[in-house]
Order: sequence, then structure tokens, then C-alpha cells
Amino acid sequence: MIDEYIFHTYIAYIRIFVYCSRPPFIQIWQFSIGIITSARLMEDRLSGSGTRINTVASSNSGLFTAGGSSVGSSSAATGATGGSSFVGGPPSLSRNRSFSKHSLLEIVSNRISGSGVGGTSSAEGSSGGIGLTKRFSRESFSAACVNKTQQPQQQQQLLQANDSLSPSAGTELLASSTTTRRSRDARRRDLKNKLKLERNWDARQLELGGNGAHNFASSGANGGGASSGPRSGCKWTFVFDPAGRLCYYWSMVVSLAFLYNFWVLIYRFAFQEIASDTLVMWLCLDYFCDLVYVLDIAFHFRTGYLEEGVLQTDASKLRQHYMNSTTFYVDCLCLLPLDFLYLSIGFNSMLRCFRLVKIYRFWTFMDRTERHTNYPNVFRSISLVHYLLVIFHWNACLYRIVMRNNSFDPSLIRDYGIWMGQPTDPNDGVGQYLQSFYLCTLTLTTTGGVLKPRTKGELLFVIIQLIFGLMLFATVLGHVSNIVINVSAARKEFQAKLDAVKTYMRMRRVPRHLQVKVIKWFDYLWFTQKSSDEEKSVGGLPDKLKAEIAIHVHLDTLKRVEIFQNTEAGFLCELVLRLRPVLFSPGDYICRKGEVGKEMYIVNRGRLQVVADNGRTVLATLKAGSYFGEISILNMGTAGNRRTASVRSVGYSDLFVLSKKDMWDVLKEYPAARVRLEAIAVKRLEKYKKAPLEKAALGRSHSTPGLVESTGRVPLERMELTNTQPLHMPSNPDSANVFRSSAGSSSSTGTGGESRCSFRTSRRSSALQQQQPLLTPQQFFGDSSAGSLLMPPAFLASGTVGNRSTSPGTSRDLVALEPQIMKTLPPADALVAEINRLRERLLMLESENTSLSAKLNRQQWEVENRLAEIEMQICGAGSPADSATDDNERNFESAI
Ligand SMILES: Nc1ncnc2c1ncn2[C@@H]1O[C@@H]2COP(=O)(O)O[C@H]2[C@H]1O
Repeated sequence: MIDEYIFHTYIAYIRIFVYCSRPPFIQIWQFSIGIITSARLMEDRLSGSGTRINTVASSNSGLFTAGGSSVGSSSAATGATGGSSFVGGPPSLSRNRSFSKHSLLEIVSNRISGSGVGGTSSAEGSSGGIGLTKRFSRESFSAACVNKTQQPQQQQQLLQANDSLSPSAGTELLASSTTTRRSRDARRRDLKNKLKLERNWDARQLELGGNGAHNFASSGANGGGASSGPRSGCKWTFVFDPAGRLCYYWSMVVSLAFLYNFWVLIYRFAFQEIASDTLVMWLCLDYFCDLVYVLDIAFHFRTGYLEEGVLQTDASKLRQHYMNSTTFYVDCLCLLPLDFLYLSIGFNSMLRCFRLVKIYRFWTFMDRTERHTNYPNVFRSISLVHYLLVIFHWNACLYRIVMRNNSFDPSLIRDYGIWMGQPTDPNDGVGQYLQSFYLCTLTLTTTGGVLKPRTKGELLFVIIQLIFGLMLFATVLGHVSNIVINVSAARKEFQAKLDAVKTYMRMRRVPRHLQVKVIKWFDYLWFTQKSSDEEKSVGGLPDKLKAEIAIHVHLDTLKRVEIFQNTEAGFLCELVLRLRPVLFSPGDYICRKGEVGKEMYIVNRGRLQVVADNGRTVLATLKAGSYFGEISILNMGTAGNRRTASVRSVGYSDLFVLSKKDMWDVLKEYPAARVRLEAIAVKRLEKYKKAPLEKAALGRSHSTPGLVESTGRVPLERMELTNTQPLHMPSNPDSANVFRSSAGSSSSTGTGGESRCSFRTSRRSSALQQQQPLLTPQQFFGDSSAGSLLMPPAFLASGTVGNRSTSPGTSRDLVALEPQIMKTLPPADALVAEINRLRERLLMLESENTSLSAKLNRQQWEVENRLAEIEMQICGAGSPADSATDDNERNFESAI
């Protein structure tokens, strides 16, 4: 019966152990507390924390080295391009920058796909960062197990399954984790067969293997025992991550042990040296703390450290590092076993005074807590109170030591009128301690009440105590005021800003209603907690961290925007880094029709109206997730880069601004997004078919091929056609057409300012206009003779034409011909109709243009992809080419 019980219990334990040994469980546990098991796991962990790592883990199949800087959930596969830490591929293919961008992309992808950064795995088969990392970790973990248990057959199977072609077995493990990669491998094999690169490939592999071995050896030398020399597999090792939580909790335990010594030693020495009744308790506590100190030394032997930014995890290296450091000697000093002297000189707590040297651990712990806590001011307050108590405590103990003979004489107490309670029993250590503490509190808080010193030593002590008390008082006041200031800093800063604006408005006699508007705006800021300067808050962070924060803050808004839905992560990522939040008050015009558009806006919160010229007709209402202002920055409007409508904020509106330059920068890289944006803009523009006569000022855009741009609005009446016909073209009807059209577009050739040409309408010309066919687009754009007619009106008007003309009397001819020209001019309506038609034609050409460019992109992608594949075959470099192909795939998607 008992045997059976023992057997079942044993089985149950084994089950629990096996369950707990399952890789995911171990990983979760380890990651959460900061243990790193095996080089591969550590790498995963570090890639999650954005640290670059160069670790080496060997397996039977060869060397695996991956490195790279990554954020959030970047996978080790992508990490294989990490600059100097990359082993096994041509260094020229390392791309640090793209890698870090890649990691940001992964964050965006994860956010888009719904899983948070650092979250758990995505679905099987996804190539996203986190899922990949998890699978990869698991695989590497299991590989470690396999190595540990020395099962070469299983390894062989694993490697066969991965169909290893690359020199790195680890890479192949990863490669097999996604379907995409498998298919790529297949393609590689095909290519290899086609190109008959078998021999070269093998030779290359051998070469890389040699390289790898070399690197392995060097890393081994670098990294010491765990990776030194070729071995059959990773050892099961554990290393504490110095930035991990376990390290933190351990430092808390050590700090508690230190605090025990810090409070108790002096107390025991001053008041109640170890007595027989408390002997066991004190000794147990003392030696428990010593045990903690000893464990701390052991802990240090296994704590990783950073060398050139790389976390070292090699056991022998860690040991060497610790033993060569001052910390080791300090830790040994802390444990100096002077307690043995108890046996000869009796109990004296001061023999344990070296235990106090451990204060450095306590300070480290406090520093880290202050950095990490979300309530720094609460922590600072508690810490301040603790320091005060410690000072009072030590002072009370020292007071007792110095005045051991006279300080508690009841007659003296009566003489000085200090109430100290009932005179205590000299054997009552606690009572005496409390009296002493009370006296010291009175002195140090400068409340007064000092016992009269009688000896020189007492006199000196009291003087020092009083001076110290004064300084302490000042320091405490300073600290407290600091904490109070910190607590209300945000409010004060806000109040100061408001006051400054109020003073300014009063001095400048700003109208009352405007003042009220400004104050309401401040109210809104305060209530919506937008009072702090966000840019200033994160200003000190490195760009990469800023980018990550921006992604988390803005991405949700971007995802709501129609055009940004289903776009690639890279596009969003680029955009999100360029967004700037702005706030508008009720009734504010964000942009007005006719203004030059320099920014586009995305509505984060609030409601806005697109209004017509009269300011009352609402053309559209924009809500959170809408955007506007894109037409002018894409130069697509009837008036080129001018706003096509006014947009007004109904209430308070939170918007994101995107500058024209930024937008163009991004769109250049993502033509597909541009096509979508332009398609929607065209739809919006349809509402402006009956656009005003600004259309006459259309011209070819310099910044955007295929789009139109204007230099200004020109009313029809002011358009004057300068007579150029006699100079440049024969007077035939076709050229007259060209002339008409060119006049319509001529203003754009002038660089700024309003066009000075204007048409003089003539009724008689209408008949002529009807006889003449309208311009074809070719005539409009392509005719070279027409091109010569696109002469700046200013040039013509200034008389330069006359000067240039070789034929005498040209000026006169000009004047003479003017009536003829006037006769050929069509009426305003006809001109407007023609301009409308031309505009439509222009839009068609633009859409053709975009579709052609999409086609072009696709072809370019195919060529690049093909090139990358061939390159990959030739170089035999797995990872960089992979990432190149990834890039191409992304570009391809964007092209589509
Ligand atoms: N009908 C509409 N619906 C939504 N938005 C519009 C409409 N018409 C114009 N807009 C937006 O209002 C903006 C005014 O400035 P833009 O011309 O730069 O770009 C314009 C469009 O983004």
C-alpha cells in the first residue's frame, strides 16, 4: 500500500516536472523573470529588448550565428543582417538601417494584425515577427534539448526536414518555419539545378563552413567556455539578465539583508548587546543574512554583463569578469568572518560592521526602483522618510554610546525641563532606545532640548549633532519642496503658459471675444489632458524609441483612415513618424479655398465641414478617420496647388498634420498608395466640375509629372491675350487652335504671381470658333510649335519680343495684327467649355500615367526579384537575400 502510494507520488512528481519542463512554460517563466537559458533563447530575448547580440550556439550541422538590432518582436531571421555580428553571409549585404526599419515595420504589422508588440504568437504559417520568434525559440529550445540528450538521429531528422542548403542549421530551422520560406527554398533549388551551380554551391558552402568555424573559434575565444571550441551542442546553462526582473527581485532581497544589518548592528552595540534570551534569534537572523550575502556572490557569478553593448553569457567569462571586478572584493569583504572573535572577546556586533559595505547593492536597488516606478514622487517621499528615520536611529544609538554615563540621569532631565517619560530600567534596551530616539529627534529637527554635555567628547558630539541637524533640516525641506513641485509641475507649467498668454493679450488689447476663445481653448486642453507638450516630453528619446512610441500612439488613428486601410505596414510606419498633432477650436478654418496647400490633415477626433465659397453650403462632413487637404498637396486641383474648398472645425478637433514634403517623400516610395489617394481625390474633384475660371491658369506641374499646377487664380476678365502669332507661327487655323490652348496654359510658365494675360472676348469670334475643331491632347501637349508659343506674358508685355525680332517694325505689326486676333477669339463660354474638356482629358491622362507607372513598378520588381535570386544563388547568402526578396515582395505589393 505504502509502496503504491510512493510510486504514484513519484509518477505525479515526474509528470509535474515534465510539464514544467515544456519549452513554452520554461520560456515564459524565464523571460518573465530574466533568466536566459541557452544562447538561442537569450538571443530571442535580446532581440525583443532591442539589444544587439552576437552569440554562438553550435549544433552538429555547423555554426549558427545571428545578430541584429531589433525592436519588439523582431525575429532572429531578420536579425541575421545585423552588421558586424552577421556571420555566414557577405558583409556587404548587412543593412543595419533597413533592419531597424524592418523591426519597426514588424511592430506596425503586429499592431495592424491586432496583436500587441511583445505579445504572443500569431497564427501558424504567418511570417510576422512574434509568431516567428516564438516558433523559432521553441525550435531552438528543442534543438538545445536534443543536443543535451545527445540524440544525433533526431538531429539528423530535424536537419533533413529543414532541407538545409545554407551553411547555418539555425537559419534553416527558421527557414522551415514558414511556408513562404519553404517555397523560396524550392525556388532556390530549382534555380540551382537550372544554373548548374551544384559544385560552386558546395564549394561555397564548404568555404562558409570554414568561415563559420573560424568565427566560431573566435567567438569562442571571445565568449569563453560555453562556446569555445567545436562542441556537439548547447549546454543547459542559465544566466541572469542584469536588466531582468529576477535580478531586480534578488537585489531587493539583498537590500533587505543589508537593511537588517544597517539597523540592528548599531542598535545592538549601543543598547542591548546580544543577551542569552535573544541569542538564538539574533544569531539566526545574522547568519540568514550572511547566507543571502553568500548567495549574492553566487548570483554574481551567473549574472550577464554588457561588453561593447553585447550581453555576455558565457560562464567562464562571467566568472572572470566578476572576479576581476572590485565588486567581488567588496562582496568578500562584506563576509569577513570576524564573528569568530565572539569566541574570544565575547559578543560585539561591531565585529560584523563589514556587512554594511553592502550598501552599494541597496543604492543600486533604490536607483532602479526610482527609475522603474510609475509613482516616483510617492517612492521619493517614502525613501526620504526612511532616510530620516535611519539618521535619527543612528543618531540615537551614537548618542547613547557617547553619553552612556549621564544622558539618562533623571535629575538632569528634570533640570532641563525635558520630558522623557518615566526613567527607564537600565536593562530595558527598547525603553532606553526610545528615549534616546526622542531626544535626537528634538535636536535634529531643531525643535530644541539638548542635554547638557559634561565631557569634551559629549560637547563635541552635541556640537556636531546641532550642525548636522541644521543641515538635515534644510536638506529635508529642499527634498520635500522638490517633491511637491514635481507633483504639481504639470499644472504649474500649464498655468504659467496661460498666464503668459493672458498677459500678452491684455497688453496687446486683444478683443474680448478672442481672449475668451483662447481661454476656452486652454480649458479644453486641460480637460482633455493635452496640456503637456508631447513633443517636448519625448524630445530626449532616441529616434527609434520615438518612432515606436509614435507608432503606438498614432497607428490606431491611421488604421481608421480609409486610404490607409489594407495598405502595407511600411507605408503606415513611414507616415506615422511624420505626423504632428494639432488642435482647432470651434469655427476655426483649417484651410481656405484658394490658399496654397502645404499640408494635409487626418481627423483624429472631432467633426469638420468642407464648405463652399459662401461659407454656408456644406459639401461634406468629415469625422474621425477622415482626411482632407490632399488635393492641393498632390497638385490635383483645378487650381493646382491651391485649396479647392474651405474646411471648418465644428467643435474642437484633434487633427494630425502631414506636411506636403513628408507626404511626397512617402508617396515616392509607395506608388500604390499614391494611386489610391489620387483616385479618391479625383472623385472628390468631380464635385468641382463647374469650377471657376481659375482653370485658365492651369499648367504643367514641375513637381508632379502628369499633374497640373497653377501659379495663381486669374479671373477671365483680366486675361489678356498677348499677340504672338505673327512672330512664331503662320496664320493658319490649326495654329490658331494651338494658340488658344496655349494661352490657356501659359500662365503656368510664369514663375509666380498672377498671370497678366487676359482674353478680350469678341462676339464676332464665336462663329469662327464654331468652325474650328477643338484641340486634341497631342496638339495640346505635344506640338512643338505650340511649345514655342508658351511664352511668358511678362516677357511679351515687356517688349522683349520686339527687341529680339529681326524684322523691323514688328512692334508695329503686333499692334496692327491685334484686331485680327481679336476677331478669332471665341466667347468666354466657349473657352470655359473647352477648358473643361481639356481638364477632363488631363485627368484621364493622369490616371493613364498612374496605371503605367504601376505597370512599370511591377516590371521593375520582377527584374529586381530575379536579380536578387540569382545574386543569392551566386553568393550563397541566405538571409540578406531573403530580406532583399522580402523587400521586393513588399514593393511588389505596393506596386499592385
Ligand atoms: N466633396 C468632398 N468631400 C470630402 N472632402 C473634400 C471634398 N471636397 C474637398 N474636400 C477636401 O477639402 C480639401 C480642401 O483642400 P484641398 O483642395 O487640398 O483638398 C480638399 C479635399 O481634401
